[in-house]
Amino acid sequence: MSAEPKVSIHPSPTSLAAAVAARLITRLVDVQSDRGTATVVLTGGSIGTAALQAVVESPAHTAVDWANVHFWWGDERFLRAEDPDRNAVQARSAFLDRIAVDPVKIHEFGSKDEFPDEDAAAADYARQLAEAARAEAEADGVGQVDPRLPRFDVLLLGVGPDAHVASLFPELAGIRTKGETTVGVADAPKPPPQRVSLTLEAINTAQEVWLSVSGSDKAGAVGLALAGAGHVQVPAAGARGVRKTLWLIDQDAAQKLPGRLIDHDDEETG
Ligand SMILES: O=C1O[C@H](COP(=O)(O)O)[C@@H](O)[C@H](O)[C@H]1O
Repeated sequence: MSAEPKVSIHPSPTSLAAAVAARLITRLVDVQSDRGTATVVLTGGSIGTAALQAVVESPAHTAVDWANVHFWWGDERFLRAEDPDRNAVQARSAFLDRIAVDPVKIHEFGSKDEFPDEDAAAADYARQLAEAARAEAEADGVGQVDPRLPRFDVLLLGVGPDAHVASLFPELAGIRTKGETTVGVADAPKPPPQRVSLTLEAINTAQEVWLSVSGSDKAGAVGLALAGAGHVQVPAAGARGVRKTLWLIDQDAAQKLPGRLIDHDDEETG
């Protein structure tokens, strides 16, 4: 089961980042009021990182019990642990180092300091995910979509100009991977070439998948994904949440949106 995409258009990258942040705070408060603990999957990239910064800057962020949020990542660049190009390093300085999180609940992908290659780091992340899923099932038996994965309450994604999501690039092996929750990527066209990523199957177990996109260089990718392109050619087209698939985009990224999806009277269309 997966949710049809809905689209929310914002005037600028700054208002987009603020909107993602406000929604994230609201979503986490809602989940925590139901279950106490919430799980979010973070993304790297420009808007993903700006949104995390906007969370910290929002006075409303204190409504979330951050010590009871688990953080995973959709992908990572396979680099040294403290390399500034790592998504986790960027998330730490924009966000995680500035709020009262529980370090035990921050689940970073392994780095070049710990693993010989991207495949080993991917296998380790799959093991960590499966262990968390087992613990979660024993603790409260929440309805998991896949027994190898914890319940992802919200999974954030950026989208590249080539329509890649996480580190799943058009036509490459990663986007075609089936039966695994994680994948090592040796040949990404965007530097660095070595990466680790959740697979599309794993992404699509999330309750809510939010794709945040800014800029006219990405308008083509957004247009193709929402026009129903195939996921091997246009990975972003395949990312869907179980109960919600939300595209949060700015006006520049909305330039090639299929006409049927443009409704300026409604906040969300789809
Ligand atoms: O390399 C990556 O790129 C995408 C998109 O980044 P952006 O800067 O173009 O917004 C990002 O979502 C992904 O996590 C990252 O590893």
